[in-house]
Amino acid sequence: MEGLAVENLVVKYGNVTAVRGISFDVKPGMLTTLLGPSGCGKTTTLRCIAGLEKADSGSISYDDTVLSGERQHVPPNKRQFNMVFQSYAIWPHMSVFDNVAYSLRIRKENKETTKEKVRKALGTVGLAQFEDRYGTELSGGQQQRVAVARAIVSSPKLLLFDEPLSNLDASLREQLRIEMVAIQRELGITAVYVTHDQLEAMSMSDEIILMRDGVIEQQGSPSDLYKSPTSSFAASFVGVTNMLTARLREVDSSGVARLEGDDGEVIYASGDQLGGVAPGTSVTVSIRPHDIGIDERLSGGANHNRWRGTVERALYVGTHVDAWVNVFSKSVRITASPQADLRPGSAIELYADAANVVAFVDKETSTAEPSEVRSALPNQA
Ligand SMILES: Nc1ncnc2c1ncn2[C@@H]1O[C@H](COP(=O)(O)OP(=O)(O)OP(=O)(O)O)[C@@H](O)[C@H]1O
Repeated sequence: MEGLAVENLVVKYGNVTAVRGISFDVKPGMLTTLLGPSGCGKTTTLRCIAGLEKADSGSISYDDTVLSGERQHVPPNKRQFNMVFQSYAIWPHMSVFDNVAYSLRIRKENKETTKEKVRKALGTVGLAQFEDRYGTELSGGQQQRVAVARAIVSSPKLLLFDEPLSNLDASLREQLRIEMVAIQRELGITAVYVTHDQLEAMSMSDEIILMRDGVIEQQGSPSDLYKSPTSSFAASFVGVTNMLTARLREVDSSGVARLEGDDGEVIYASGDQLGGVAPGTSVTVSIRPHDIGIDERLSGGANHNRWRGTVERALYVGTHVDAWVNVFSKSVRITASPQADLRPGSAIELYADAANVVAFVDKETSTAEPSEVRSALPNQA
């Protein structure tokens, strides 16, 4: 297989098992993100790929060559992988040029080729004018660009990013997010990116591997994870959602599931994840706030769900209004247009197509409190 293959990777630190037998592939030219909360094993996995950490079992291969295996451990400097760290890790006493040229000089690349490659890498990250500056004379964003130039200058097989934007302020983070993806796409470099920031993962990745407690919770494209979460953890980690509990009544021949909520209300949902699930089974329902319409004419589609409710509160945030509506004794979050008239206490009708209402049998359903709407409550927003 071309690209990176991680198989049954297990990593233990004393009696802590940080990674519990995960497997995944990274196809050539793709940017794959390991996403998850603190302590879920992302960095440990990345460090194993880099060769900085030894696995207890499992294997890591690139283009069918085993790099880490039962009797094999190719050292980091022999893997042709480069890493960009959160801390930039550039040498302050060296010029930008020397920082980027370092690995080429170690490899005894000739002077002219070194100059050409360093200048090209600095041009790619937008620092062509900065080659004589020292590390201490650069902003955080510029230092991270140097780190990226240093990582790409030797044309590695794989680029590894360990939370590279975490130390930057929000606007710089957004700018560098765009730049890094553009560089990765332009060079066609295969990349593995670690972050706990779902927005970063969603906007940058071809593929997201969502991790939790050392295992893979769900894997797929950003839109797969957003539109079709398979657990309440995935639904709430990637984006804002309304989650409620219900029971399956039936899935009709067109694939629409009829559910009964905790207050006896009927909810129509997509039956995509309910094949083979017995009627009466407890399911979790996830509905994104922007998939709930308040104007029947504008909401289009089938509008299987029509619920009457009362506006509890509305927060104007410029681009839209975040509002909470009491429906069947639950507080449901919606996203409405800034023009919407959503005075607290006013009656309102909500519409949602079954196709946008995701239902799944959740690992955590048994621990969920009845009539609970999680994740979208204002104090958690
Ligand atoms: N050197 C170590 N010694 C002991 N335990 C460790 C070590 N490194 C990591 N761990 C533990 O392994 C688990 C996974 O850690 P890891 O750093 O891979 O998680 P992470 O998802 O990258 O978290 P973060 O986003 O906070 O960096 C955690 O429980 C952590 O405490």
